[in-house]
Amino acid sequence: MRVDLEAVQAAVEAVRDPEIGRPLGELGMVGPISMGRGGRVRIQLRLTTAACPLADQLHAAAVAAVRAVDGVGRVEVEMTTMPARERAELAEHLGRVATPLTGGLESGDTQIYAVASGKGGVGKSTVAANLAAALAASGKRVGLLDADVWGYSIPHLFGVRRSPVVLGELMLPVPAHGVSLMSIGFFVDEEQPVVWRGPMMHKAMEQFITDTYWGDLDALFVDLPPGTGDATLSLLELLPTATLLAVTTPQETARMVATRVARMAAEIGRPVAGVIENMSTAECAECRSHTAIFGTGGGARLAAEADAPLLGQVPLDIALRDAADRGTPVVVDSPRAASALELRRIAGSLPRSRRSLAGRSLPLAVV
Ligand SMILES: Nc1ncnc2c1ncn2[C@@H]1O[C@H](COP(=O)(O)OP(=O)(O)OP(=O)(O)O)[C@@H](O)[C@H]1O
Repeated sequence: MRVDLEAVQAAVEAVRDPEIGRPLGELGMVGPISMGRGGRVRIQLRLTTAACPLADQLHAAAVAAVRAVDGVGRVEVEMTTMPARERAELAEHLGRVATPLTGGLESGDTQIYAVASGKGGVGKSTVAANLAAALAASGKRVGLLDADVWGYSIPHLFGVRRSPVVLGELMLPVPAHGVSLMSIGFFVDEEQPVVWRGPMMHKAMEQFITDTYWGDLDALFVDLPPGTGDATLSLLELLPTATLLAVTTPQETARMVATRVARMAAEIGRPVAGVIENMSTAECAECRSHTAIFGTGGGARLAAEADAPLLGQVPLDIALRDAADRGTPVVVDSPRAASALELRRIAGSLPRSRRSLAGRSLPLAVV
């Protein structure tokens, strides 16, 4: 049986680059294809960089796509690297097809969720990471920007230990557990503190938003720094259509500082759209009991003060902490764990901001 060369070409060109999320054909990543006897096919893939971290994944996806064509037997893949000129052209093309603030995120249908907390340690990053992973697991295209510059933890929570690929002026987010990630943590030594002052951090965040190829996302989560400082304010300025989610524990002291976030948000005209209470009760699977280690009611009180819905109460759960320490969000690692069930439920009922024809945010609607 003769193999249809055009069908092979179409199959390999339709494979999506796992990092960029667009078809290889559009990205100019498919080289010459040749046929041999007995259905043998040889394809060439042109990687953006010789050290492409996802080369194996790409190889496997291309082989599977070509094998699915009628009559194809053995598939050989030659991996080469694009010359500098083609890389520059590709970067230019990507810059044109989706630049976050000017094209993709801001005017498109991307929901941007800025996750805030009054103080550190209440589980803001954990909640942001798990909501992102839960939405991605439900088939959505999701990004997560770690804007907690001085206390970044997203690379650790997703078990990522590599830098993003840089293409011309664009950085490609690092994919992990279905989520496209960007974090200052990808660029610095994990144990070194980031000693930046406000203007530097503002510049870095601007770059992470505009010089990152986020692609066409359904949702972007932004893990804000804790508190109501300059960093939080300037990030909210950079993301005028972001929907604010506030995380607190049930404890009165945590609720009190979280109230400051709600007040700040109201003052700048960006009210909190939803409250998530974390570490609500401690789950003991063996003894089948719940203990309110941090008390009760903080989430509900904050929601009432902020005039926002209480979106959920995530229990204090060893499964969550254990999965986080191993670099996997609990919604992926143990989706039936009590914390994962609640986080998945919250992810499915996040408020969506509606846009007017002028691109402005309209009042929120829970869908
Ligand atoms: N529901 C939970 N059950 C068990 N452990 C949790 C839970 N939520 C968070 N943790 C643990 O609490 C610690 C703090 O969480 P996390 O880093 O997400 O807080 P944060 O509010 O983002 O802090 P910071 O802003 O200071 O970075 C982590 O060790 C995390 O694994």
